[in-house]
Amino acid sequence: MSDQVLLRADGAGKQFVQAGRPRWACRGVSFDLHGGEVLAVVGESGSGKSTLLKLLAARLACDEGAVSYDVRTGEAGGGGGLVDLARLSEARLRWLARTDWGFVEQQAREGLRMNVSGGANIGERLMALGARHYGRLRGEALHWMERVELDAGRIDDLPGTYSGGMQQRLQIARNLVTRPRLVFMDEPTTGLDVSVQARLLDLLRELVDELRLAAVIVTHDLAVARLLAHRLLVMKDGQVVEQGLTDRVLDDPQHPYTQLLVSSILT
Ligand SMILES: Nc1ncnc2c1ncn2[C@@H]1O[C@H](COP(=O)(O)OP(=O)(O)OP(=O)(O)O)[C@@H](O)[C@H]1O
Repeated sequence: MSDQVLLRADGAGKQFVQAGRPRWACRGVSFDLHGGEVLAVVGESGSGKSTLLKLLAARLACDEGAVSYDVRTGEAGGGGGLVDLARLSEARLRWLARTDWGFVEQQAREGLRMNVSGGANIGERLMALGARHYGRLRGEALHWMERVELDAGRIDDLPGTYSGGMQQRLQIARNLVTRPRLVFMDEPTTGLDVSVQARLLDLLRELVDELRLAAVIVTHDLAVARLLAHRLLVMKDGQVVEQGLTDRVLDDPQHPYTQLLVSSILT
C-alpha cells in the first residue's frame, strides 16, 4: 500500500425522490483510499452501498460533499493531485473510466458487450486508446485470457456461450487490460456457485496483490470482505456507522449494528 491518497470521499451524499419526497440514499461518507488499498463496503440491502459506489466512480454526482481522485500527471489533461470529480468534464471522466479505473458489475452481462467475441471484449479498451495493430490486440487478449484462467481456445466465442464464472473472469480481464490503478466492484461473486465463487475470490486476491490494485468492493458477504479487504466501511440507512481495519472491525466490532452483522454470520 502506498502513502499517496488515490481517492477521497469528503462528506459525500446522494438523495433520490421517493414517494414524492427527497430521501438520502447515502450521506456524510468520508474516507481516504490509498494506492494499492482494498476497501470493502458492507451493510444490509438498501443501506446505500451501490449508490456510494456510483458516487465514487462518478456514475452519479454528489448532492452534498465531494469525491476527489488523484488524476495522473498528463492524463485526462490533468496536472496531478486530488481533483474534485465534479470539476472534471464528461470527456475527462470517460477517459478515467476507460483507462485508470475499472468497474466490475455484479451481472457480468452488464459489463460485457455480448455481441462481440471474448477477445474483442478484452481489446475494446485498448482500441478506445488508439491501439489498432491486430496482432498486438490479439496478443493482449490471449495474455489476459490466460491471466484470468480462461481457455484461450474460446477467444473467438461470444460471451453468451461462456458460463457465469467465465463471464465474470472475462469482465475482469476486460477491465484490467489498461492496467487501471483503481477498480470498483459491485458484488463481484454474488450469484455464482460456491466453488466458482471461491476460485474467483482467489483470483481476485492474486490480481489485486500482483498488480497493486486499489479497489472498492461492495459486498453483503463478510467472508469476501475478510479475504480481500484491508479496510471495511459498514453502512446502515445510508450512513457509515463504523470503519477500520478489516480484522479489527470483524474481530472487535464496536457499533451495535456491526456486532449484529458479525454475529449473524457466526450463528
Ligand atoms: N435511482 C434511484 N431512484 C430512487 N431511489 C433509489 C435509486 N437508487 C437507489 N435508490 C434508493 O436508495 C437507497 C439505497 O439503495 P442502494 O441500492 O444504494 O442500496 P444497497 O445497499 O446497494 O442495496 P442492495 O444491497 O440491495 O443493492 C434505497 O432506499 C433505494 O431504494
